[in-house]
Amino acid sequence: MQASKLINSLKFKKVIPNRFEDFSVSLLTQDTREVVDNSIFVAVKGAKVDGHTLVDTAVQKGASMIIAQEKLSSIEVPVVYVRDTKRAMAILSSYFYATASEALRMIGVTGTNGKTTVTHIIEAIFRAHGEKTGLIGTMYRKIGDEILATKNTTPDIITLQRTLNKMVERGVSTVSMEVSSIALVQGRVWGIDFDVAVFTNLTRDHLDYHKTMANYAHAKSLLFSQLGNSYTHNGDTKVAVLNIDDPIGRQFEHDTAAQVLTYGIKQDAMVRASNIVIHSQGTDFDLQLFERKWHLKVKMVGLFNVYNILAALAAAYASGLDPEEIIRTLESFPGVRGRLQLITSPTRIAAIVDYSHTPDSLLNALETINDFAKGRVFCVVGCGGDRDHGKRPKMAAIALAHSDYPIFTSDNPRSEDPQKIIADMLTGLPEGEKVPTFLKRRKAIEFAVNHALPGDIILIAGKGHEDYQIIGEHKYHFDDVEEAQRALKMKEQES
Ligand SMILES: CC(=O)N[C@H]1[C@@H](OP(=O)(O)OP(=O)(O)OC[C@H]2O[C@@H](n3ccc(=O)[nH]c3=O)[C@H](O)[C@@H]2O)O[C@H](CO)[C@@H](O)[C@@H]1O[C@H](C)C(=O)N[C@@H](C)C(=O)N[C@H](CCC(=O)O)C(=O)O
Ligand SMILES: Nc1ncnc2c1ncn2[C@@H]1O[C@H](COP(=O)(O)OP(=O)(O)OP(=O)(O)O)[C@@H](O)[C@H]1O
Ligand SMILES: N[C@H](CCC[C@H](N)C(=O)O)C(=O)O
Ligand SMILES: [Mg+2]
Repeated sequence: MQASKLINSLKFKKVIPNRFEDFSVSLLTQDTREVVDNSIFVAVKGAKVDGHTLVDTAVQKGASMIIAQEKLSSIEVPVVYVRDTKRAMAILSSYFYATASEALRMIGVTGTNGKTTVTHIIEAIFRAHGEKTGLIGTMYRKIGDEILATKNTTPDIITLQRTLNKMVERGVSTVSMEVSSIALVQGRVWGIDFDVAVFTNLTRDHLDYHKTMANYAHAKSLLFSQLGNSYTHNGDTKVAVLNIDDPIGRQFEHDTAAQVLTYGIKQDAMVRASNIVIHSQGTDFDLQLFERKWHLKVKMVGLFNVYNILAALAAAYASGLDPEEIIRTLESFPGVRGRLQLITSPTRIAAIVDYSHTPDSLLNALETINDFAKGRVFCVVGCGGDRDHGKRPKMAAIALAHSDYPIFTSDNPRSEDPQKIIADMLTGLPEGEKVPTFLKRRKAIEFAVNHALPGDIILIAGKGHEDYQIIGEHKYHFDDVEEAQRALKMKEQES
């Protein structure tokens, strides 16, 4: 696409110089590290860096045009001045990448917990239906079977539009994607044409960023208020899928113009589960979808996974799939890596690796394990650095109250002092209460395994699928599953 044509999509702008030599745009980017010849670089004022200070680097690397919101001095390439580069970036990328989301069935999932799980179940349902699928979320971006790395759960809008464009080119028809609250506030999904928007739940997280639960809820509501109610590309109507057991889900019904499909367990929802029986190998329940009923035996464990299953089923049903076909996939779905992932051993000590890094998810994971544990429950847990400090004492108190043997350690300390993070956690315990603490996560896992007896279960919480640990600026290889297997193997050899 020619630069002049692309920037025409911005109605209000000042181009300096007014006349410039047109060129074919090779890449649109907001990141100097991506710039190649004939790129357009959008200068964004971020929390850490101001992109306007990097325009010279962008030009040196080959940028042929800059989009800016602040006056730049002595720059060799044309500059397009706009009021807000973040908004311009959303508009330009939608146009440059051929409004890809309009050609796709887009299912967006938001909520504090369950996004990764629900998006994976949705992916499995549509794959079984014979479609090529796309997935965007915490673990990766996926185009069919091809896996692309990702920095954020919800990428920046340019990366997102570029990815969707590639998905269209490769024949994807349905995309399930996680939409984080932070992305919603930062406009990372501005202009994305969602067909179905799903809400899982809202509990405490990210208050370092949102400050109050009201702001956090408002951030999540944007997915529903921005959904609209127009017809989708294939003649479907837009649907908001809401968990009405959560009061915020009921509130979102007032925020959306789309048709609403409710799900839940406690409330009188359109998609509802009852008679739930949780065991160590799976969960059984009755499903009611309007007037129709089924009995399901799924492999995923836990009450919260029943919610995830209902959410995914509702999203697929809202997209017109046959319930019987959806149910077949639900019953065979094995679960997601790092979410209540069971590691067994001849020692008869089991480890469970789970991505519970919020108070609510830790409570859910422990309650689920307590439901079927025959022996004691150990809980190895830490809290991430540069993230909500307020959740630390809460997670510590939950680990103490709901496990027999809590052990505190490091998660991803990032730029913070790991000792200080553990000290923050300890403030959540009653006075005089002592818990073993280990700065090194490996030591904490080994300690748990060494003290466990046959029949005991060790929950290793907070890092799930992550195969790294971020300490300071460094990212080291670290994988809870590998660590648990290693420690269990050592124990097996000793006995
Ligand atoms: C605090 C926060 O949300 N930051 C996000 C935000 O960064 P920012 O706008 O502040 O960017 P910045 O680092 O100051 O840089 C400003 C500009 O300079 C550019 N730059 C920067 C350095 C350079 O060498 N060259 C360059 O061009 C950057 O590309 C950017 O355009 O926008 C970036 C692009 O979208 C994000 O990658 C970045 O996520 C950081 C890495 C992050 O840790 N975010 C977390 C808090 C987050 O967003 N998490 C949610 C998940 C939460 C959940 O699970 O609910 C997520 O969606 O990932
Ligand atoms: N519906 C749910 N309700 C409460 N807790 C859940 C739910 N689903 C999963 N969890 C818990 O939350 C953890 C994270 O699950 P998942 O990765 O699916 O959530 P997420 O919303 O994608 O998280 P993130 O914000 O980190 O991307 C799981 O390991 C489990 O302990
Ligand atoms: N999406 C979450 C993931 C947290 C995972 C946990 N292991 C941590 O590093 O805090 C976040 O970015 O806050
Ligand atoms: Mg996720």
